[in-house]
Amino acid sequence: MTQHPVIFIDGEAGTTGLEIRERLATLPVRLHSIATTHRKDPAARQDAMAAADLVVLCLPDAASREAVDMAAELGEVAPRLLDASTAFRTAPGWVYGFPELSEAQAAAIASAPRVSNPGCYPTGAIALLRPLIDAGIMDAQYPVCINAISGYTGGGRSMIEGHERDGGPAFELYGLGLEHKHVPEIHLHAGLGRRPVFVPSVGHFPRGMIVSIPLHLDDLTGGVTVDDLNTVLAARYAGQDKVHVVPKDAGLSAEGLAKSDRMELRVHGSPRHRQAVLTARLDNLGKGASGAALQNIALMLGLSA
Ligand SMILES: NC(=O)C1=CN([C@@H]2O[C@H](COP(=O)(O)OP(=O)(O)OC[C@H]3O[C@@H](n4cnc5c(N)ncnc54)[C@H](OP(=O)(O)O)[C@@H]3O)[C@@H](O)[C@H]2O)C=CC1
Ligand SMILES: CC(=O)N[C@@H](CCC(=O)OP(=O)(O)O)C(=O)O
Repeated sequence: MTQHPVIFIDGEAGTTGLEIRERLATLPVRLHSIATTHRKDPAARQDAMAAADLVVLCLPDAASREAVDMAAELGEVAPRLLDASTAFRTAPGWVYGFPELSEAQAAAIASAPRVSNPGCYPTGAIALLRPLIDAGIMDAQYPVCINAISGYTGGGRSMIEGHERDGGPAFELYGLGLEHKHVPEIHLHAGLGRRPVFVPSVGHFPRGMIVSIPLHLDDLTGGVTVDDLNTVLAARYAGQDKVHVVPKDAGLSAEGLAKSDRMELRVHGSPRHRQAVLTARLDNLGKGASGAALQNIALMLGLSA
């Protein structure tokens, strides 16, 4: 009989953990769970880690760091790790779990002992920026500004309860101190030489996200046009299953890909004014979190998602 690989989700009862568990039903794997009453018991968690081929960490950053230490204590029987938190996304020794990042990335994820799952906003921002930097169209010193809106499920249990129990603001800017935890990850993996300005916002809808990046074409290299931007992105993601470059729309609803694990990229703009806006639309819980985790799990275990 075929032995299916064993997965333990540390933090299985949280928002991200539950979404990953649901998606695992589509893969030939065996889920190893611990009783809810023991879910924070270090000994029970370490035993579960020892029994697993792959541990998916769906914990707050501090708990994730502790879990990584606990796994390392297991020495030769230490499992491979996929971490959903922000803790290791720019850390040495970890492979960034965005398979579409470059031609080599999916193979790097497939063989890595430790993979960090990308943040929701960076997924959109990096997908739009990295191909332009790689193609030499955008200088690494370009002063990038990124706007984004997320559904309230991006804020985890406390924000979800706030919006669903008390009703939340229809639209709220936050992170205005410009220290959002996703900036280092975007800065590094997009290949930017200069720290981007990032202005996130949250709306009173559960899931969905748009990341948008306005550009002055005259500040890019080589007289680039709106159509050139589209050509570069379309070539970069041709044949990808989860990331698609699609025609521009007159408007764009953030909820258009709710409950999907795909991401849509668009190039909007005015050739006359030499200005463009790049957009990425995704579900913050889909390609922005658990959908990406499922892609990474499948790659790490040599399965097709
Ligand atoms: N793109 C991505 O990959 C995304 C990643 N995340 C990240 O995933 C992680 C979890 O976020 P989210 O699911 O939204 O958060 P939740 O608060 O919904 O879930 C976290 C879970 O971890 C449990 N937990 C907390 N501390 C411990 C501990 N020491 N040992 C065991 N379990 C513990 C919590 O239990 P209890 O509720 O009882 O405290 C809860 O069940 C965060 O790091 C977040 O940044 C989030 C969204 C997207
Ligand atoms: C609306 C909202 O609060 N969003 C979260 C990001 C959610 C996310 O996906 O980020 P991680 O994967 O890094 O947890 C925030 O801005 O902190």
